[in-house]
Parts: sequence; C-alpha cells; structure tokens
Amino acid sequence: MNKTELTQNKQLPSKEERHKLFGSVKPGPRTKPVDKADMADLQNSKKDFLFDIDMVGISNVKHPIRIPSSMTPEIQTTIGTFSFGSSIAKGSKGTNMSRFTEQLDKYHNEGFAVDIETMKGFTEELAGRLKQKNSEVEVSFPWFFERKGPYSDLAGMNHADATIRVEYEEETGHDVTVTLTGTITTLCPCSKEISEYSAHNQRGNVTMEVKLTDDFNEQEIDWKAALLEAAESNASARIHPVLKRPDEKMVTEQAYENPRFVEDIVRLVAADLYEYDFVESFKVSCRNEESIHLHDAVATLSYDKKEESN
Ligand SMILES: Nc1nc2c(ncn2[C@@H]2O[C@H](COP(=O)(O)OP(=O)(O)OP(=O)(O)O)[C@@H](O)[C@H]2O)c(=O)[nH]1
Repeated sequence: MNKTELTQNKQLPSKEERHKLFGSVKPGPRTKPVDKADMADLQNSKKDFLFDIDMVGISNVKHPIRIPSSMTPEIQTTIGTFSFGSSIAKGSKGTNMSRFTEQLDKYHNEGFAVDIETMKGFTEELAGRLKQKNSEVEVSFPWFFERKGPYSDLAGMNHADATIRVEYEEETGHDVTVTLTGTITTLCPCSKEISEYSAHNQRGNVTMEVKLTDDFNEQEIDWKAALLEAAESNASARIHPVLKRPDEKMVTEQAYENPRFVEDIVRLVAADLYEYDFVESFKVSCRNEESIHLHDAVATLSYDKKEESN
C-alpha cells in the first residue's frame, strides 16, 4: 500500500474545524485604536525614570550584506548579524526600536555595502533618527577567501569570522574596532623537542581585536586580509581546503620546521599588529584545540600604542 492510498482513506475535518479542534477561538471585540495617531506612545513618555541607560537597542538581527574584499572573491554577499543601540537619558521611557530596522532596510534598498565609511555614516544617521547624541552598530559576518594548495595550486574556499563595530558620539566622532578570527595549524615545540619521532599539532583559532586609527583608509588597506596575514604568516602552517599529497607533504614539513606554543602565536601576531600603521591598539588571543587533550590551550595579549609603558 502506498502513501497516497493511505491519505485518501482518512476523512479529515476542514482546516477551520481543525484549528478550532486545536484551540483557536473567534476574535473578541476590538476597543483600542488602530490608527497610529490615536495610539498610546509609551516609549515617548517624559518623566523622571530614575536612571540614564548606557545602551538600549536590538541585537541578533540577521541580514544579507555585501562586503568588499581585496582577496578572491572580490565581490561577495554574505549574512551579517547586527546589533544596534544608543543611550537614553532618564527623562525618556524608551527608544524607538522600529527605527533601527527601518534604517537597515533603507540602506539595503540603496545597495548596502558594509565598509568602514558606510558604517560610520550609518551610525551618524542612526543617532539623528533616534534623536540621540550617540549610537553604536556592530556587524559580524563570515568573510570568504580563496586559498590554493602550495604545490598543486588547486583552489578552494576558506573563511574567517569578521566583526566591525562603530561607536559614534556627536562631540568626539567615530571609534572603529574590527575583529577577525582566523584558523591556523600549530605544531607543539615541546612535543617536537622531547619525542623520538613526530610532534602533535592542533587547530588554532587566532582572534585579533583592533582599534583602527582615525585616518584609516579602507581604499588603501583591506583590514581583513591584513589581520588574516598576521595570523597565518606566524603560524606553523596555514589551513587549506584542498590538499593533494605533494601539498600535504609541504604543509606537514612546514609545520615541523615552524613549531609554535600558544604563547609564541600571540607574541608573534602582536609584533605584526604593532608594525601595522593603521592599528592604534589591539588584543590578540589564541585558542588551540589540543589534539592530545580534551581541553584547549589559550593565551591573550593586549597592547595600546598610545601607552608606551607596556
Ligand atoms: N522601547 C522598547 N520597544 C520595544 C521593546 N520591545 C519591543 N519593542 C518595539 O516597539 C516597536 C514599536 O515602537 P516604535 O519604534 O517606537 O514605533 P513608533 O512609535 O510607531 O515609531 P516612530 O513613528 O518611529 O516613533 C516595535 O518595533 C517593537 O519591536 C522594548 O523592550 N522597549
């Protein structure tokens, strides 16, 4: 007996009856206004509400975005996860939350490309729309880049997790912080040193959170590619989507020739970030998913170039 025959044998109640069966009831009398002008506007109540609020807004907003990239693919559409907010003073009850997504849709209709300049403009416009003196916007997205096998030159797609955070204050302007988490191979120096053969290795996640200088120009520098290079060029080896045997041999040998502790990674990456002119301050951390333990090895390092005391 097939599925069609089975379904035909059963007499179901109508859809309306089914909904009633499962608890749906008829609408009750409507007494409250339906026109916006006649509705209560609680958010805009003005009273002493006791405390100023540092930040109120919305988070976990998923939206398609376009991002620029200096690496292939140069034009890519990805999914951004946004949060938006601003402060409010104790004299106001609430913010107008519909205005965040209203502005997002406006930018989307204008072909929203998520770059630093556009994000700066976005925060300024948002503050105006909310009638506040400040606003903040953060967007996180997977950034894709082509990676070729070192010998075969066969290409595949890797990705790193990127975040742009822009804070706007009417009096002081914009603060921009970018974050990139890239994945690397690390081979344990201790294991290499003490063992007759081999050395254990692991997948390392390097997170670089960087405050950009005020004069940063994204037309000249792709910050994503620069941060990725800081992580990968200091690793035991890079991560590849496609490796034939000659590639695998090269990557394995390169890792053995460049052993790294988690401490080595954060210090070496810090040195590269220190040398990048567009970096004002940074925090770098590495988390190695250990292959000989269930736990991870972690290290973190912060540095502010404006504080020469470090
Ligand atoms: N302030 C505030 N709003 C909320 C909260 N929870 C939900 N809302 C939102 O309230 C929104 C509607 O409020 P507003 O954005 O002020 O709508 P409005 O007053 O018609 O919009 P404007 O004409 O722009 O002032 C909806 O988007 C809801 O998502 C909350 O905890 N606080």
